[in-house]
Amino acid sequence: MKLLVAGGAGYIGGVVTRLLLDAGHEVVVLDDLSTGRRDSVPDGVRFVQGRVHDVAAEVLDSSFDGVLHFAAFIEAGESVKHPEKYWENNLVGSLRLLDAMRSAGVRKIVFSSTAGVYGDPDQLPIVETAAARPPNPYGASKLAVDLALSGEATAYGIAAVSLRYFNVAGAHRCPDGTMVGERHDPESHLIPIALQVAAGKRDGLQLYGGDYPTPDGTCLRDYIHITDLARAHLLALSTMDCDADPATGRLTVPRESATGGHRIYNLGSGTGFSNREVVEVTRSVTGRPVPFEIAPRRAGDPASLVASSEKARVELGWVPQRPSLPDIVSDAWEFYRRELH
Ligand SMILES: NC(=O)c1ccc[n+]([C@@H]2O[C@H](COP(=O)([O-])OP(=O)(O)OC[C@H]3O[C@@H](n4cnc5c(N)ncnc54)[C@H](O)[C@@H]3O)[C@@H](O)[C@H]2O)c1
Ligand SMILES: O=c1ccn([C@@H]2O[C@H](COP(=O)(O)OP(=O)(O)O[C@H]3O[C@H](CO)[C@@H](O)[C@H](O)[C@H]3O)[C@@H](O)[C@H]2O)c(=O)[nH]1
Repeated sequence: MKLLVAGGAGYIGGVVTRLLLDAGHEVVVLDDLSTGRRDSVPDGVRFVQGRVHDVAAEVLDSSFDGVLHFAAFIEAGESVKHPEKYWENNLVGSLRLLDAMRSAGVRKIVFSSTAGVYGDPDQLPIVETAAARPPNPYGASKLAVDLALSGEATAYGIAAVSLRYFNVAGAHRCPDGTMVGERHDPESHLIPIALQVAAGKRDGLQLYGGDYPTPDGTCLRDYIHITDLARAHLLALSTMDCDADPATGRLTVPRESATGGHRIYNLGSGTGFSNREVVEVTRSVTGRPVPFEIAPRRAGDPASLVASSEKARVELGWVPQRPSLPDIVSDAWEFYRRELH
């Protein structure tokens, strides 16, 4: 397939791009480098620097089979302080991307949704039919795109898959032995920050909140290995199909018989780890001290997010190969040490 990867210079988009290339697909990356890096895009891939908002319409044409859409701002905490930034980038950008796809007759999209749409769930693990109560504008902007995709699939018969990632971590090992990992700058995520402390680059870290209704009072999250997460995108693509007007290649009318539709899958390992446990695992994997203190809660953080990925297992055949947190942290640590030298 010929695929546009929007946000392909980022952490997850960069790894998915590599897997797509390994599988023989043709990839064009569109990224404005607002948080991504040019050197995350593998050699030999056409790279277009620009925002999805306007540049997707210039890049897409009917030769494309589909789009993988990673382009977004991703920090829940920041979104509470600057909600407008998240609505404008995440929702408006996605709507413009859908407009561009419609005009070009591109009929498949895999979208990076998030566990952040659920808020505090009524029960764990979280299934896709659980109520969505986003606790921050970031999650709300992603839920709005999920809803827009449902409408687009109903009206125009496109095939859309929303993958709701839980907490993505670790580093991907490429066939040539190189590793691709998380390089957000500034870094806000727990595991890379804990590794920076272990490496002596920070004196310590703060754990936001010690009074959550969890066994040790710190938040519970479900960590999924980047390689497992990336594989799910290829599986999703392989299950997508939709009808098109053979004359124009475009879907411009509602089509009852379309084989597309919008599907949603939770992607996690199915085990919750508290923030304190993440620090303990980091200590044990690195063999270094990781001092921390309990700080006030971060606004917009739900207490516990743990996935049921049963639907992805049954319908996509997706089974995480490296679900253990020590393995995930160990791969992230190996990548981090290589980056340092
Ligand atoms: N990292 C996680 O744990 C996690 C969990 C759930 C969902 N997600 C989602 O996965 C996707 C990728 O996350 P990531 O961790 O790789 O983040 P990232 O910041 O590394 O990647 C996002 C990429 O999108 C680009 N971008 C942002 N806005 C753009 C725009 N308007 N036009 C073009 N490019 C734009 C950035 O430059 C960056 O390269 C995001 O949509 C995020 O919401 C991530
Ligand atoms: O210095 C830090 C950084 C984080 N945390 C806590 O660690 C947990 C995990 O936080 P973080 O690593 O920032 O990830 P999340 O806020 O859970 O969000 C990630 O995971 C979500 C899915 O669950 C995605 O939607 C987001 O894009 C992605 O950033 C939360 O309880 C944070 O409060 C700390 O205590 N101290």
